Amino acid sequence: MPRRQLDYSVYLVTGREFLPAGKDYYESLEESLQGGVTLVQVREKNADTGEFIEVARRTKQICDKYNVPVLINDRIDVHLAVGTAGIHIGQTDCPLPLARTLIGPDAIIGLSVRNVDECKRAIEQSADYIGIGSVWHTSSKDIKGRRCLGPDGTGEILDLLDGTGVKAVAIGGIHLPNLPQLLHGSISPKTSNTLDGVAVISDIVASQRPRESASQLREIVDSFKRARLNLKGQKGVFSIIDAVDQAALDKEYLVKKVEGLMRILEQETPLINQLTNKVVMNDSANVTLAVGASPIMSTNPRDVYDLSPAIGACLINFGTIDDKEGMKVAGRQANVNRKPLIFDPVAVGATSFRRENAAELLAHWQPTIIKGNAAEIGALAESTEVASRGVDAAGSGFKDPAAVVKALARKRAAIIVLTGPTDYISDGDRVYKVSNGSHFLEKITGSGCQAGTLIACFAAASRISYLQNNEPFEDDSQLVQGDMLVAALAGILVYTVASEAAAERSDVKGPGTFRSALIDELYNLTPEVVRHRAKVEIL
Ligand SMILES: Cc1ncc(COP(=O)(O)OP(=O)(O)O)c(N)n1
Ligand SMILES: Cc1ncsc1CCOP(=O)(O)O
Repeated sequence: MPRRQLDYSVYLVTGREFLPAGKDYYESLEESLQGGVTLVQVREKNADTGEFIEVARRTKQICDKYNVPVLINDRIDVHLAVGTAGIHIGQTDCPLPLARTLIGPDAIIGLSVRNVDECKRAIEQSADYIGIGSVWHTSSKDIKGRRCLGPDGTGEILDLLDGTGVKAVAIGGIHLPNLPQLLHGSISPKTSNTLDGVAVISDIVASQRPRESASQLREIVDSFKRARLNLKGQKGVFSIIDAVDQAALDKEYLVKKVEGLMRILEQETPLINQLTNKVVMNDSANVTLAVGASPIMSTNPRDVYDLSPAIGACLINFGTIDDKEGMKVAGRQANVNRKPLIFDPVAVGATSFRRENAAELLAHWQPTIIKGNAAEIGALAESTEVASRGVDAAGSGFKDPAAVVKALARKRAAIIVLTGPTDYISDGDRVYKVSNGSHFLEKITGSGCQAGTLIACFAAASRISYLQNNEPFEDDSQLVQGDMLVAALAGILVYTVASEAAAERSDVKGPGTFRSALIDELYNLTPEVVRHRAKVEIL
């Protein structure tokens, strides 16, 4: 007989030592069950056996009222004494095969997994589920200096589980603000496998209002699962595929969408916060204004936190990496407020300092769109095909750029934009190739940075467009609402088409005059000119 199926959505791991002063454990437990906890693990690190059995017995009594199963942390004897649904064991606890013979075929066994090798062993040993962690730093457990997995490390492990029947929860440092980032950012790169739930201690146990804490977590997990279910059978997962899916494969349709976004920018003037480098700041602000959006260049952590609800999109360009704390807060808040987050990892492959900073930021928040030249995209994709030289890409690019952007989009669960003489944009399913542009773009500083800025402007417009036509978060499949693939295309197309128009002007004599003419052409650009000039191919 197959073992009982559990609902892992919001998995409470108990810890009486984390309760707020004066809060009773059983009262807190009952409130969290009322809030929507779906599974409970009794974890007693300091109790004697008799006390552990008593806590587990009373915990089970309360959970039974809500039809919520109970598992026991580490202790097979306590599980057997109380008759719970099963156990959770760690890598240094009783070996899983022995635990199985001791507790019989019907009980659930969960195993902690910290890396790919441990996951492979868990599958071989037929664990019912694995607890993947620690995702982030936590003060609830000493993780002995081990590297936190982050959402992408979690996703790599999830890839191995596809088709095995082994369920997975993530654990460690999970709280309401980082939950959307975790769920979306851990979608596995190869198989699009997802977490079955999240296990938390402090977010619920240390809360004064565990009912609310549990219900907020549950709401986010449920809506994520609902949306993933709706998406099953559809192809692309990172952009909106609506009734006109086939039309999205048509250049006419795409150009019409871009035109619509241009109008929205003019009408709505979204505020675009740009944490960008000192070299390009002024030009970036000017191109933002030229297309109808409004720039703000705030970097202070407190300021970006307060601004986040009001902005249309956030750009993080780490050309000079001066404001890492601000970048962390701005990106995290963009995720919390579900605003488009555009990441421009300038020269990421050039030094270990940059690689480490990019990894740190990417573990902290989930970008919506990542834009880079061949060297930058190559570094993120861990490809050796294109070398990096300062901020420029050395060499002509990849043999198969479409395959590179597609694979990286899947790995990062983000839209990828590869810039160069020809631009490639992918959501992991479709790839758009844009062949517009001017040789002058290589002769002015920060052209790539300005392209990133315009992508951020159009991402804001795309979100506005979505919200004008839909209920907020009607489709919860994405961290950010709106078609971000089209937004990225719009940013690239508008910038490169304007550059062509600027280069053709008789008053443009070189890079200096081109730079001013480019801003004028962006300002005067009409949807008709974009339509006329657009060289977009759908690969
Ligand atoms: C769901 C879940 N995942 C991981 C753990 C950690 O278990 P372990 O590695 O055995 O560490 P301790 O909890 O015993 O400190 C867990 N408890 N639950
Ligand atoms: C038990 C455990 N195992 C890995 S991290 C962790 C603690 C999780 O606690 P919190 O949810 O408070 O970070």
